[in-house]
Amino acid sequence: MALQCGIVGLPNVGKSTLFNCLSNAKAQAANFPFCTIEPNVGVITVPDERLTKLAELVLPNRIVPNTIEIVDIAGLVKGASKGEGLGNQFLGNIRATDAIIHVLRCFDDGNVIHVDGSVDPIRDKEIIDTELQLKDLEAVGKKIQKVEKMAKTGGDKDAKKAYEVCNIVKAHLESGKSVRTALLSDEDKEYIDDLFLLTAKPVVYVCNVDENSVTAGNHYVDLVRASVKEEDAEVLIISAKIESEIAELESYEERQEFLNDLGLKESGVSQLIQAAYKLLKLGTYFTAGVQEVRAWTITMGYTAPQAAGVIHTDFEKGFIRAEVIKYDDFIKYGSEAACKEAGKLSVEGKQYVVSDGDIMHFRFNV
Ligand SMILES: Nc1ncnc2c1ncn2[C@@H]1O[C@H](COP(=O)(O)OP(=O)(O)OP(=O)(O)O)[C@@H](O)[C@H]1O
Ligand SMILES: [Mg+2]
Repeated sequence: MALQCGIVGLPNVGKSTLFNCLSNAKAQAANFPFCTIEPNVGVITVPDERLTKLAELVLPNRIVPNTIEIVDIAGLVKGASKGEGLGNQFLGNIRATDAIIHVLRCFDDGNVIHVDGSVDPIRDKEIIDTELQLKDLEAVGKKIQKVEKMAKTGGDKDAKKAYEVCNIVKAHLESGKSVRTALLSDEDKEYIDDLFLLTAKPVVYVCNVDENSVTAGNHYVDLVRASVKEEDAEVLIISAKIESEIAELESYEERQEFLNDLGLKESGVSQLIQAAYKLLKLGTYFTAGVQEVRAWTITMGYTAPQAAGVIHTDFEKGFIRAEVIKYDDFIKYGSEAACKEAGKLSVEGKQYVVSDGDIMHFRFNV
């Protein structure tokens, strides 16, 4: 269950530069449009200080953090939905992701080419949104065609409902809006889940700014903020250029000092990873043994057997019960044994819904 975030935007806005800082991989970043063609995939660890604190108490042989996959997708251009600039291939790369990191150029630099000749993040965002919306319209249109006859003639309730939802979505897209802002119930959404619509994916906007704007932002950032108000989406201010300088620094202390000098508490990269995690409605539970202290990714709302299934499907199938310690209790009492003695270890059954931060131990038979 490797969750994937795709980095999306116009050509030459700083996607690969950001990707490199995120993944420490060295994707080719250069000052010319369409530098990236094949998507670069990087596995990145999710920073979580709880894991560090648990490990300090347990002193395990290994510490294994959560990971997510980041994909650096090629720049999209006007007409991508019609196949322009390898558009179909790039849009296909986006379809495979679970969430979108939309990079907007918010820095002035006469030396960095802009494909449309000027810096204008709102126009840029609209170009990308429009292409994604057109592609979604195509998919929704196809589904409408498929279910129309059944919806209108037969008594097929599912077809009727699918037809209805698709038409709501179609009208919404036609008014120039992304599916994620449509008012749909969870039940409605099930009728379009199979389409993996691009504009239904959760999104975080990254304003890629110059080095002087990392703390306060700039007028481009203000414009972006105003334009996404309706979407209730997170807007992060990051300078890909500064991030790449941070990534060059060897030690933790050096990086911290660099951040302090800039007036930042945390690197943009680490903010972005955490934002992506929240965006995907993900949570973490831990297993803590002497062999290994490890973070596991769950979707919020998972029951104990589902959470066990993240480790191994056999754990889910043969689930008997789970022993649960709350994170704060573990830190307070210092060990599993001490928690048990203090009555802070609870035994939970199949219905238990896992909370973020739970320390779990599963009992199962296979
Ligand atoms: N915040 C910034 N300030 C100044 N220059 C930047 C900033 N971010 C990126 N750049 C520069 O912009 C250029 C393009 O960056 P990059 O290759 O990452 O773009 P891209 O979006 O991946 O492009 P493509 O779609 O063509 O693959 C590079 O020269 C990079 O150094
Ligand atoms: Mg690139």
